[in-house]
Amino acid sequence: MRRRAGERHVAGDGGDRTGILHVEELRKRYAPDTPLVCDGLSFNVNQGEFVAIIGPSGCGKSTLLRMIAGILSPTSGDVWVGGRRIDGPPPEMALVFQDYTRSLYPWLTVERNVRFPLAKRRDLDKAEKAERVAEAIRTVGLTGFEKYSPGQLSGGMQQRVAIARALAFQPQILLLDEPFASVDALTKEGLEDTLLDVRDRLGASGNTMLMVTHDIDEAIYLADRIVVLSKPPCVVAEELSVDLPVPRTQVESRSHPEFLRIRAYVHDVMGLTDQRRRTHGGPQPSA
Ligand SMILES: Nc1ncnc2c1ncn2[C@@H]1O[C@H](COP(=O)(O)OP(=O)(O)OP(=O)(O)O)[C@@H](O)[C@H]1O
Repeated sequence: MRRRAGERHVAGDGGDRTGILHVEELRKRYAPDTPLVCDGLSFNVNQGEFVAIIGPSGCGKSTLLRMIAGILSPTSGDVWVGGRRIDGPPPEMALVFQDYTRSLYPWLTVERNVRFPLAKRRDLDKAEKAERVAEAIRTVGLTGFEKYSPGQLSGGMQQRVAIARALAFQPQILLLDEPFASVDALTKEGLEDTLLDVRDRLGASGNTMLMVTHDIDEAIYLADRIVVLSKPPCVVAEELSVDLPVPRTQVESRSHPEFLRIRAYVHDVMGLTDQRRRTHGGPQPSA
């Protein structure tokens, strides 16, 4: 469902389990004597959509993404991928972490790092794997650096390698956990545009992308839709569609009236989430 900024979301309003990704009433408590982190998160992601998840620091964004990736079990609730309920990491997904230094193998070249997840793919022959690796490296603009090791690259280039590795796998769903939080502002803009280029190149039939970020402007610039989480224990406070003209560019898009309107609205939502819960009688945190 697409909403314009200003239309209120009713958390847990059902959804289509047969879509590419459906998150259903996810709750998470890390240990019995600790507070709830997520308190009944529900939303859908459509094929080919770019959805950004934002929310206050510590509200549970990474926890949510790890449950969706199947590497963390929810306390209750389900994640459905392509109509199947998952109980572990689904083969359709790849995950890019914030910390590229821990996600790359420092002793492998760029090429070998990108090829690594394809090693066990028996459905691809050697030439197909080589083509995928070359294409992914080309997509992130690292052609010519194939034989470099990660330590010989800048931080932004290393994160490009991590993205290329995920792309070479050709996941139906690409999960990104604050992927640009560890790089400088200019590098970050370049990496954001790399993601938009990937989307432009692959079109609507390409990857579905779900990205956690704490950067509201980045979410608006990149996403088709934004899911705003509340303070912990988090619920879906709002879902907003982002109808910015395409192609999006750093200067024009960020000064577009629609960008500024959504930006002001999201700031408002994030500051007033708890008051909204009380005022509108929305979902209350469970004990
Ligand atoms: N492995 C864990 N064991 C226990 N508690 C955890 C664990 N991981 C996260 N938490 C707790 O869950 C809550 C949400 O953490 P999470 O990292 O999901 O939030 P976040 O929104 O991604 O944070 P940030 O915006 O600061 O990156 C925090 O209170 C955190 O302490």
